[in-house]
Amino acid sequence: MYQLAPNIELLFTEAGDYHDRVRAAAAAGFDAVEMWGPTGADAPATPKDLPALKAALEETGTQLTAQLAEPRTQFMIPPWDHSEFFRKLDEGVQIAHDLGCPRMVVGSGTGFGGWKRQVQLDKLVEIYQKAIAQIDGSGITLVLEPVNVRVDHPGSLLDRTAEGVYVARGVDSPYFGVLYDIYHSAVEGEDIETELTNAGSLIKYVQLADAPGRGEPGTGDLDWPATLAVLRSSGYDGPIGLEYYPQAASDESVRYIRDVAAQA
Ligand SMILES: O=C(O)C(=O)CO
Repeated sequence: MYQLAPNIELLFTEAGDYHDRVRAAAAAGFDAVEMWGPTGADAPATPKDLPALKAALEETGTQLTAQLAEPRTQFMIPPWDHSEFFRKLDEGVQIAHDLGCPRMVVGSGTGFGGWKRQVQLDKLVEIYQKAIAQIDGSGITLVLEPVNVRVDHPGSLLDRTAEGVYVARGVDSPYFGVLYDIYHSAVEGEDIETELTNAGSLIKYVQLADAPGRGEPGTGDLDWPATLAVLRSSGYDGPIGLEYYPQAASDESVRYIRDVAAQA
């Protein structure tokens, strides 16, 4: 049985503010949620009401499993000047601590100015070794997310799971791993079993959506019982973020994947 964490940017939006989405997720029987950064999908320029969010998490006993190291622009490391990224990293860690969140999601950005791919991957290793040193002692794990470039993130550097694994091996820290997003991987045409076997214990968080379309499981082509069985046999037993754009009402959209996850 996997712990599922609805993404409150995309699910339970019917409830209103982020803190009410936490309450709605808890009322629907979830004990975990995930979110993007201190700003969110609703109003990218406006900070979330973090005290209200914290109160809702505590009142309902809900675990925040992951947050993006935002603002969202910082999920994308700029090509040249990385100082803003490192500054935001400290802010993100502070927020994660306040909200009791153990993981922060980080990305590659669009790469580093036309160098050979291998050089750019090694640059990512260097940046994240520095990031891990900077947040040493915080207890927060950074999870690096390869994202698909075919549909959602054209121009991003890191689109292959195996390259995320390469970077994680290079960073070589128990507080650094890969976020394996089943949707992004499927859109990239990857074979889940091959990727998970290669990644082993470096997968430190998982998200899902069906493909194509990025809706809830059951709206696309993926075989969910088989997919979660492969995930289970890879050894991953952590939470799974439900990061999809629901096509049905939120509480209906979760039904099928909950059934599958309960048996996985
Ligand atoms: O922005 C995206 O597509 C993500 O998957 C973030 O987690």
